[in-house]
Amino acid sequence: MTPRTYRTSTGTLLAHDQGAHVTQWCVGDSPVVWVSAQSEYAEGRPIRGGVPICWPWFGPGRSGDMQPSHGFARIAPWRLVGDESVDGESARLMWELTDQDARGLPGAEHFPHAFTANLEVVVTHSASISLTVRNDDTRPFDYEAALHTYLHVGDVRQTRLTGLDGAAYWDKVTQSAETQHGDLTFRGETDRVHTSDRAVALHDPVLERTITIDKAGSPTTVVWNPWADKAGAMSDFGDQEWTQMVCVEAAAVGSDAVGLEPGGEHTLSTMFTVSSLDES
Ligand SMILES: O=P(O)(O)OC[C@H]1O[C@H](O)[C@H](O)[C@@H](O)[C@@H]1O
Repeated sequence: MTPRTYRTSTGTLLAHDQGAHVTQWCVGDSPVVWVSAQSEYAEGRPIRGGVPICWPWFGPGRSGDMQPSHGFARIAPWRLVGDESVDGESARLMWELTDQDARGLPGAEHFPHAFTANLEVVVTHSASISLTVRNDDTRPFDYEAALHTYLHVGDVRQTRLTGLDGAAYWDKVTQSAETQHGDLTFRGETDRVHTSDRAVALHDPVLERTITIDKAGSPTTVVWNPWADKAGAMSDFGDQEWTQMVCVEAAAVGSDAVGLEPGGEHTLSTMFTVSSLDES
């Protein structure tokens, strides 16, 4: 699979049509998005890193037994639509996926509805990614969604995520309901589904930068790092790579899944801005 490559005055964007998947975004020469050196780039296989689109379910779904993990959108053949607009300072791309495109994909039979999904990426000095889903059916449907962004960090054990203080979360590692107190720091395997629609910021003293993550249409923020053992067990994850990534995902999952009436649409979006380290 060959990526589409766009260079602007502020950086570089790489994206694959499979999954409408941003696989790299660099500001200048510095990668903001992380992708594993071990990732497969094979038809029908998820890419490990970048910004996978999880849809119409997240992980094993609300029933706990859905396959493939994170739904079929991330392995689907999205179509680039409209004009790619690339000028000196910005790049804008839009992909589309309908129920017709998804027909026959593994798991598509579990979502038997007429839909149109669009994924828009706009890169300037910041990067924004928006997933809009429209219900083209005659009956209501609901779905889970996540923009499963893998962010590049110097050392996850030294990074700090602010903006979730007071948020309730489901801890998938300990299988318990918790509340975040203060900043989120990383001390072991982390897999948390926070009920929060607020912006967060990832402070990275090693790379001396802060990545601000704004979002809209997203009542859930998922934070994930597999840590050493889980990463070691994954064939598409280098043994030491877990130290250099963390996923901060704008999502709408579980009881915050999106419900759409016929003709209705919803947009889930996230925006990343990089600045020099903000110690606050
Ligand atoms: O291995 P994948 O299917 O890409 O999932 C990777 C991870 O995605 C999310 O962050 C989930 O919360 C995790 O439970 C899951 O392990």
